[in-house]
Amino acid sequence: MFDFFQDEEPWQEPLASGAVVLRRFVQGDDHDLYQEVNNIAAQNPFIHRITPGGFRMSVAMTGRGAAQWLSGRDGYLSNSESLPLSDTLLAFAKRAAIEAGYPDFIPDSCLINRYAVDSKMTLHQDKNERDLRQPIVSVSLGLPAVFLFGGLLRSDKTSKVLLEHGDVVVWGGESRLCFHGISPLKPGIHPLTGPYRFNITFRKAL
Ligand SMILES: O=C(O)CCC(=O)C(=O)O
Ligand SMILES: [Fe+2]
Repeated sequence: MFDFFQDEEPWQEPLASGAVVLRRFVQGDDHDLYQEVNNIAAQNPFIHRITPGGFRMSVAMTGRGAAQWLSGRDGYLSNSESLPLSDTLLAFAKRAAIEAGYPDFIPDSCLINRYAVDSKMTLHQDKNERDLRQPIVSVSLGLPAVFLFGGLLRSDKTSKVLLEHGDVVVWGGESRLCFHGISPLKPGIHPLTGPYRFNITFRKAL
């Protein structure tokens, strides 16, 4: 099969205290991860959530595991199934967390975002998880996107980080509640994912 990365070795870029970008951490396993996304979506199709303010989100979402249930409480996602994470996903997330300095991370869920052209995610904090000592492990597949990573206040200045296929961002510790978001996706076609960017966030939600 075509190897998108050729001989590019992974490397790390520190982002903030407790936060790091693991560049190209996904290597030949990108097809497997993408297959996992498709498996989850086959069971639990992508939907566009409606925000509390009544707006339809441009990003389409699905997921698996306990966070499914958490999101289900506010009526956005079905909680008809909450299958555990597959061994492939669990092993990947743990390996990324270890690489980033979080050896005790055991996620119980993943949320998957699908970005089409112009889809974006406004600045927000991930704070629905019960144990905020656990990091977020966030995987990018497909088209590139600009990730905004700020501070503990919405008004704090943000860094702009281009996330490309195979990059993983891990944030925890002092950065766990930092505001973050995604700028509108530029058009393109990726060899694996076509006109989309997929993002998988692994979380310990319960
Ligand atoms: O798409 C991304 O890289 C970030 C997604 C995100 O922040 C979230 O799902 O909470
Ligand atoms: Fe987030």
